[in-house]
Amino acid sequence: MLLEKISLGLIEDDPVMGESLVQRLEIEGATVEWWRSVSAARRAIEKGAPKDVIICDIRLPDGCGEDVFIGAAEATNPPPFLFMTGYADVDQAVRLIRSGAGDYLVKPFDMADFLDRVMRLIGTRTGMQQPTLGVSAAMASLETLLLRISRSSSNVLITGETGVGKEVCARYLHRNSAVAEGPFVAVNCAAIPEELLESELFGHEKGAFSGAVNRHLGYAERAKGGTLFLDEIGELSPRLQSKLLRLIDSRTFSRVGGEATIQFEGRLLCATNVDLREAVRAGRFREDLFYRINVVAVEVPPLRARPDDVIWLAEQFLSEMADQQEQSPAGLSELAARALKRHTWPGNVRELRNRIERATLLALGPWIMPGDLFPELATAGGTEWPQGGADFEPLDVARDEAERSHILRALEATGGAITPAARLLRISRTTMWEKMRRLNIDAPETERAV
Ligand SMILES: Nc1ncnc2c1ncn2[C@@H]1O[C@H](COP(=O)(O)OP(=O)(O)OP(=O)(O)O)[C@@H](O)[C@H]1O
Repeated sequence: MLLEKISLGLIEDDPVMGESLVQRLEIEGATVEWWRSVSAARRAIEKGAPKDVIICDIRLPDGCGEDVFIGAAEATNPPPFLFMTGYADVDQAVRLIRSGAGDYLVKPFDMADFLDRVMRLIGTRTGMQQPTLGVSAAMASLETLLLRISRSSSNVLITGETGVGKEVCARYLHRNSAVAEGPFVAVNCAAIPEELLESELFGHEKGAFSGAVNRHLGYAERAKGGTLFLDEIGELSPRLQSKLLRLIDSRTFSRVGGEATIQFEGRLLCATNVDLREAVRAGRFREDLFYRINVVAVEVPPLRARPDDVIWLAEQFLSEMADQQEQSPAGLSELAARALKRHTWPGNVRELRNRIERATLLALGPWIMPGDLFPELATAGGTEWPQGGADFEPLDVARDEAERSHILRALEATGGAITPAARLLRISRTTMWEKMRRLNIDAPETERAV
């Protein structure tokens, strides 16, 4: 349960709304005290046991939720408030946040969003839910989703570009699941040659093939009581796809060269960075297997889609590397942080980690500088570009192009007459001529004669 051992206060006068929130929060394991007015809430907060979060309506029959917040804020270590507001009161809610309230939601809201925000506020108060995967809104809700599905035993398919952190998410799910004490067995299906993969996955009996001198337990067997994580699942051959289908359907498998039926006693998580639906359409991946592994779908967004995570992740990697090295830079310079934010991260988090690792080893000064992170940009003459860099125009070329087309537009608007066009552009006629010469814009015949 997401909110086990959490104590919440709810201030809400609407009986239907109040009832449904209390019910939902209690399903998640929270203890909820519900007050229907400002005065009831004030009395209870003054006397009662401290709450982890107070969820508060703004308009109440005997006053305003703000009054409860102001009263509570005078106590030491006040709880964060999550205000629920209608559109008309958004300004007030924003003002309350600025004065330290916590968060607000606009009604009507989605229950998942509501729970997400409650969890985040609990995290800030108790330190229990420190972000693990990232600080962006996208990763915060991914964390909540993973926590929720970690309680079930459904098969999960994690998708996302290479290096986004699919395995990190799978480990997070495992750590929070009922089988957390068991092993986490990760298999990269693309890294093992096809002829070996079957016996690596399912094991083999002694004498199953030449070289099989002993019985060998495969990953499926070693994942007993834990999680079997199959990465790059799209790479499985048709033969292994059908063996995996059997493992899922009957929860059994056999070792290569063996007759015995062995129970699969783990949880299955799969990941892919290719479009499996497309692979199904192209006949490369079994449709029935796709639906079996994809009971719950989790998509990890690319790093460029969650820029808020970049500096947070960089700081994590820096402190991890500082722990491993005797001497390491003091941190990221402001310029380096800016360069990190500008980069588009085609290699996602893996690329970020590699760049930070290299920079901590190679930085000569006390602070990491942009050139330590992107040495390819610092090479003489700038002949080496980051990936995709060759398609980028230098700024001065882009600026000239923009200027040229804007001048042409002005000339078109004035039927080619230069003086009125210069006036439209708020520049002198001389500057206009200079620019036209530099930007290779032909003057209309009539104007040339002038
Ligand atoms: N949220 C995160 N926090 C810390 N490290 C991360 C995070 N996401 C990814 N990483 C790091 O980035 C690297 C790549 O992560 P991971 O192997 O999980 O990616 P992946 O999506 O499974 O990659 P692939 O598609 O190549 O299998 C690893 O070094 C991992 O530790």
